[in-house]
Amino acid sequence: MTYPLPSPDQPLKIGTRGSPLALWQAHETRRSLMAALNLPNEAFEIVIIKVTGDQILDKPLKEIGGKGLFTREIEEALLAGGIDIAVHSMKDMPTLQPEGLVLDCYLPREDVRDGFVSPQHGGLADLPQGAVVGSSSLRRRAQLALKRPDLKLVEFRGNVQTRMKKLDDGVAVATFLAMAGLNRLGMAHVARAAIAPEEMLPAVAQGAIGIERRIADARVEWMLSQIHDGPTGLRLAAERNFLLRLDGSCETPIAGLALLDGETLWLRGEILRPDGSESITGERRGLASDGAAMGRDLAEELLGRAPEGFFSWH
Ligand SMILES: NCc1[nH]cc(CCC(=O)O)c1CC(=O)O
Repeated sequence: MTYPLPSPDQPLKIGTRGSPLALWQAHETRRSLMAALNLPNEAFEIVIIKVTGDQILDKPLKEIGGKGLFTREIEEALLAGGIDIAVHSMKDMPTLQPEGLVLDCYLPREDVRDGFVSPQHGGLADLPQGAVVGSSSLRRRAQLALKRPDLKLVEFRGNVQTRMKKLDDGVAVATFLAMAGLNRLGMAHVARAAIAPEEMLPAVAQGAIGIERRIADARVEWMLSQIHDGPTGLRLAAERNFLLRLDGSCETPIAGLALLDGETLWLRGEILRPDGSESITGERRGLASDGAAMGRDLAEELLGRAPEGFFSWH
């Protein structure tokens, strides 16, 4: 079966948010498809879609509420045919997609670690007692509170530039940003240190870009199969099934990371009380092809070990 390829007359429409990082990811997807299918730039069109999460910047995400604040409008455009594929940061993606859509194509994963960003301090251990740290990620806030109960946490939202401005203005002395985003934007220098997963386990799917499509679109399915990164797929299957079984999202204090060593997959997971007063961790090792079952199994173990009331987000 051969499919008609996109062309300057009939370009493939790539839907994305308008943030600098989202645009970089959409362009990277275009570059991958151009190389894999030997097509010119003009065979693709990048379509920017406004999403709720980008329009409300003065509230913590958990107050705006609802899942898919960064994805709903994009998925609606995909279902309606206004775009042909949608590019996402997998870390922000709900574990389940709407009826009719599939999200199983991933580009090679970037650095999974969190970066420590501070004008004055070299690392977490250098922060003085009671220092003010900015983060709006429930996971990072809980992990920090567990490690350093003395720190004062303040909400910090917005893109890299607005967060750096807040540090300059003295709203906080340090913050955390995914190394993946900083690397992609050529801003790795703002991170004073990359934090080892042993010290701060990253969010599920951190550093991975996913490309969503309509389930019935066999042509796009074939095109995406030409750029899919298998190892990233195996790792995300384990991590996202862990998150799914915990009924978690990017707005729950859950961390998870799978690493591959040949055929062996090593999955680590962590669930925390939102206030950081307690953390439960566990791990699994097994065949890479069993990642989804390992993710579910690890989630069940941690659920079984969690005391009553641990999951206050439920
Ligand atoms: N929730 C926001 C978000 N979604 C993806 C990234 C970074 C890039 C990635 O992890 O792929 C970020 C910013 C951050 O956490 O610093």
